[in-house]
Amino acid sequence: MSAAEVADHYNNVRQAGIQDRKESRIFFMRNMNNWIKSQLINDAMKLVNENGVKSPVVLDIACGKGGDLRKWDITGAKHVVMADVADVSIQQAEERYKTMHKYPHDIFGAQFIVADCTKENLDDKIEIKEPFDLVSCQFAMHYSFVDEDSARTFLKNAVGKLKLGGVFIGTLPDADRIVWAVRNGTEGKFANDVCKITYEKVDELSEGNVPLFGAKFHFSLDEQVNCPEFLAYFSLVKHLLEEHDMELLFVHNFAEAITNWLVPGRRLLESMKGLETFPNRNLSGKTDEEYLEAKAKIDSLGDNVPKFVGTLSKSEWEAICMYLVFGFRKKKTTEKNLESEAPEIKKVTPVPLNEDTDKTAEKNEERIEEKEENPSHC
Ligand SMILES: C[S@@+](CC[C@H](N)C(=O)[O-])C[C@H]1O[C@@H](n2cnc3c(N)ncnc32)[C@H](O)[C@@H]1O
Repeated sequence: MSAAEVADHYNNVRQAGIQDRKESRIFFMRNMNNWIKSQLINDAMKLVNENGVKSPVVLDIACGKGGDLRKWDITGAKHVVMADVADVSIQQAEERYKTMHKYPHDIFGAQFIVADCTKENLDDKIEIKEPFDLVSCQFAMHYSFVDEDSARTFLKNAVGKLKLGGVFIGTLPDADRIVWAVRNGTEGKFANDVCKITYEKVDELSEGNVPLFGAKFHFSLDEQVNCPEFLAYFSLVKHLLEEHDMELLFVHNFAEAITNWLVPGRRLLESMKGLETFPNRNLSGKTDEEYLEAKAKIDSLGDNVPKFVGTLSKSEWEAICMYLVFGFRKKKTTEKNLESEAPEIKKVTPVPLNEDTDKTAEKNEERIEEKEENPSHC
């Protein structure tokens, strides 16, 4: 699978209309993914602010159609470089940027670059001379793990121009979790109502045989045609990034990240419609098994409490648990690295609805208009 084929795939992904997205079986999961990115960027900005930077220079590497442009606006970015191998996606990102309400006044500067970040030197194309304060790579880095050279080039492009103390954040499939799922499935396949994961070479799945690079799998969500992806073991990602003086700040499976962000990010999660109300007459999952946790939560609620919870169907939750979030920082000194802990998969936590709004919600969250036209996972 060459980067050109990846580009071809993403260039041809149809832009779903608002109505299509609302009717999608994974409507809430997509919104949840989008909320996770918002929370991650929010946390990264706190670290960037600690460096004394209020208006960061940002690189959004493998930015797709620019689904995070609004988030960059909210961070108060000074300049954002958006790079992707898919030219049509970059064109759409640039068009979106131009329709943003403040354009061309009072909005961050931006550069849109078409580049295969596994082969080309991005630095040759970047116009701004300042180093980056923040780099974001959402749902994309693993494509570069097709082979070692590609992964190394991609990571160099990602963090090579990051300033000392600068932050690198991202999301990617959790290789351990995926291998676990396909090993426990049938003939290298894991499937539920919303996602299907197939590991291509089943004989590689025996203990110790999954290669570090080129471990190809197919991940299809909501029956969308997918393009092949590659496992990126987090310990390997960490190792490769350490060669660029990057130190690990955190890594969490999505389940763990959601639990951590539920209190500070609850208001935003509700406004972004990241949870489905249970019970309701038009649930996206069609069997009782999809909502056993939510049902148990409802049954445990005392009297005089509204009998509604916010939840995700079991299948969406299983799919979301296939991903992790991470944050690294370029070392300022020779501080000792923080060690990553093995991510533990928690159960879906249904959230009682109609309670007082969380007071600690970030003021930025109120400003997000949830009209995102391209929520991830794309
Ligand atoms: C799942 S999409 C994520 C898009 C965006 N980051 C988001 O969160 O919505 C993966 C993106 O990675 C891009 N990509 C894959 N391989 C790439 C490469 N070699 N160089 C640059 N971009 C690449 C694809 O074109 C696609 O836009």
